[in-house]
Amino acid sequence: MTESIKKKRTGVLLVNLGTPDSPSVGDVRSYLSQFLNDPRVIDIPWILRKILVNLIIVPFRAPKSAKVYKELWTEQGSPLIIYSERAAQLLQDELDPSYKVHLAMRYKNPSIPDVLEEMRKANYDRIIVVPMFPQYASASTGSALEEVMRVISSWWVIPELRIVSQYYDHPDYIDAFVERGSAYNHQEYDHVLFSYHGLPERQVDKVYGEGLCTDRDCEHEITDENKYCYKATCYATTRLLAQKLGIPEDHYTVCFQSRLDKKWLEPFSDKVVIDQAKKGAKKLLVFSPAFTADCLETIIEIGDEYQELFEEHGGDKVQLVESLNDHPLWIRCLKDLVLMA
Ligand SMILES: C=CC1=C(C)c2cc3[nH]c(cc4nc(cc5[nH]c(cc1n2)c(C)c5CCC(=O)O)C(CCC(=O)O)=C4C)c(C)c3C=C
Ligand SMILES: [Fe+2]
Ligand SMILES: [Fe+2]
Repeated sequence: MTESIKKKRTGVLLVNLGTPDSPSVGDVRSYLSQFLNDPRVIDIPWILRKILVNLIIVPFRAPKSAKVYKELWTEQGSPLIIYSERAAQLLQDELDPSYKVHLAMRYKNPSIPDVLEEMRKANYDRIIVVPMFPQYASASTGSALEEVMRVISSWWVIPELRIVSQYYDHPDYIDAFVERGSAYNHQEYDHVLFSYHGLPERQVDKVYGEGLCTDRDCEHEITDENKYCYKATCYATTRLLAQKLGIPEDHYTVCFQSRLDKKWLEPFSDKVVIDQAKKGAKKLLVFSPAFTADCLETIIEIGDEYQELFEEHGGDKVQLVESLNDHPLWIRCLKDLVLMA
């Protein structure tokens, strides 16, 4: 092979959010502390963040979250890691040997600095970074990419670098969730929820130079102005899914879960679950398209907590649609993102 047609050796870095090292209170405390001290996650002045996170949220939340993580934990570990590792391995199997797939977590392990150090030593011609978050949010994608760039910017040799920042409308991502959803007949459910991870409204507004998200029509259209607005991309993903699944507009609701305080994106998923039960709904089908791997937010929050809430208010069944995990179309989506980067 001549030098000119030699394939570029490419390191692919998949990044997911991360999970505690174990469900012990100490490890959950350490995870929450790293996560919530991130200025892209709790975006308030440094001193207020230190007081709020280290003296209030983490001490109170860690023991409660640890209990929940104990319920979630399997013999192999946390589902988020297990599914992300599986996806990374399947992607590796799909790519030719000039590509090497690595997996890192934004918080805890395997950490971005440790994995990037392995990648630095491998001396790749180029590195492609693919966050496992289809919709851009500064608290997820932005934070992962900032950390990657922080580490790489200190290297003496900086290889060719490609970054994927979002893919909320990628046809394979959409079709993967459509296939997951097709395992259930939505007509047998009283209502369908598309429940996305929540965000403070303030963080959503920050993607705009001027004005607020509520000044725009983010629930109905994507434009050059709002294409990085998390709310706009969540609604865009939903429109594509609902259209392909044939779910009429009056049969579904877009909602946002896991809020830390009141000024987060609305409607809140738990309130929608209660309202549906009060209206007499007995069966709900819930998609959670912001998560590409099942995790605490899907398995416990939707699968267990919303189930309990729904029953308490007269409903019967909250059916969670499994996340993408190791779905072949999800792997095809990742492959396409890598090849097109
Ligand atoms: C879509 C991706 C995510 C965004 C955006 C996001 C923003 C965000 N999250 C918190 C607070 C918490 N999130 C927690 C868990 C969690 N969050 C995501 C993804 C996004 N978060 C995932 C995949 C998970 C599950 C991790 C797992 O181990 O399974 C938690 C920890 C759990 C708990 O104690 O309840 C917190 C806390 C904020 C504040 C935020 C944006 C401002
Ligand atoms: Fe979160
Ligand atoms: Fe918006």
